[in-house]
Amino acid sequence: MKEFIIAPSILSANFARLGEDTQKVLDAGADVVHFDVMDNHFVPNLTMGSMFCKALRDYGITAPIDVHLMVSPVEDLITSFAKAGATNISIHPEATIHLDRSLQLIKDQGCTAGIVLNPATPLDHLDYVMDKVDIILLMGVNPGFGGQSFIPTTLKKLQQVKQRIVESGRQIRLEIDGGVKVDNIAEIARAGADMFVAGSAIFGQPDYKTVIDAMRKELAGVNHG
Ligand SMILES: O=C(CO)[C@H](O)[C@H](O)COP(=O)(O)O
Repeated sequence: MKEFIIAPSILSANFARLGEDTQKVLDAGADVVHFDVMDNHFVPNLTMGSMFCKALRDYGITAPIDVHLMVSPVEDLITSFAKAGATNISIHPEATIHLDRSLQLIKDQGCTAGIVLNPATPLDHLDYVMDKVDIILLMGVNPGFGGQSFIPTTLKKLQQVKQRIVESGRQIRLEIDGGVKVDNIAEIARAGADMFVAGSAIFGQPDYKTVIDAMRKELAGVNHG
């Protein structure tokens, strides 16, 4: 398992040139494409459906696509995103009545499965699904928009989830999404995160490689336990 993964959120990419901009950020050194799906119901914003994911695959994007479903209900979209070329699909426990079944559906569709916890969502949701998840994604902001500030209490939550992952004995990625920047990525990594979603910090700069290199430089000083 690669030590640290950088996953730019294409929520902040140039939507008019999505294929080109996605390839550009991968060429700049990103590992994974983070793909935010919002329905203006579960969260107050509206973004991309599965046809955008398929369009990226058709364009020639071969990197893993990490789909974050901020939608309710989730099950129909799990199936359509799996068919459209998603690698991982992550869902919020509040968005499904049957969390275990929805996670199993993701696996049955041939994808890895993630659970996403909002800043105020308790860790109890992890209790009976640790054996079904490949990724635990903690939101560092309230979902819906890029460009928000990282909520500091997320650091303690990361430490608590990291402890649970260690105790589970499973290889589960601890992903963080929201407010990740060059100047806080090391602190977030020290709290336990090993997969970093960053939207505005990367796409807001003209040279993506400079930002990604700076993030990797910060991470190089962190001992990933
Ligand atoms: O899921 C998201 C918002 O719901 C975005 O991925 C997240 O906010 C990343 O954007 P930024 O790095 O600009 O904070």
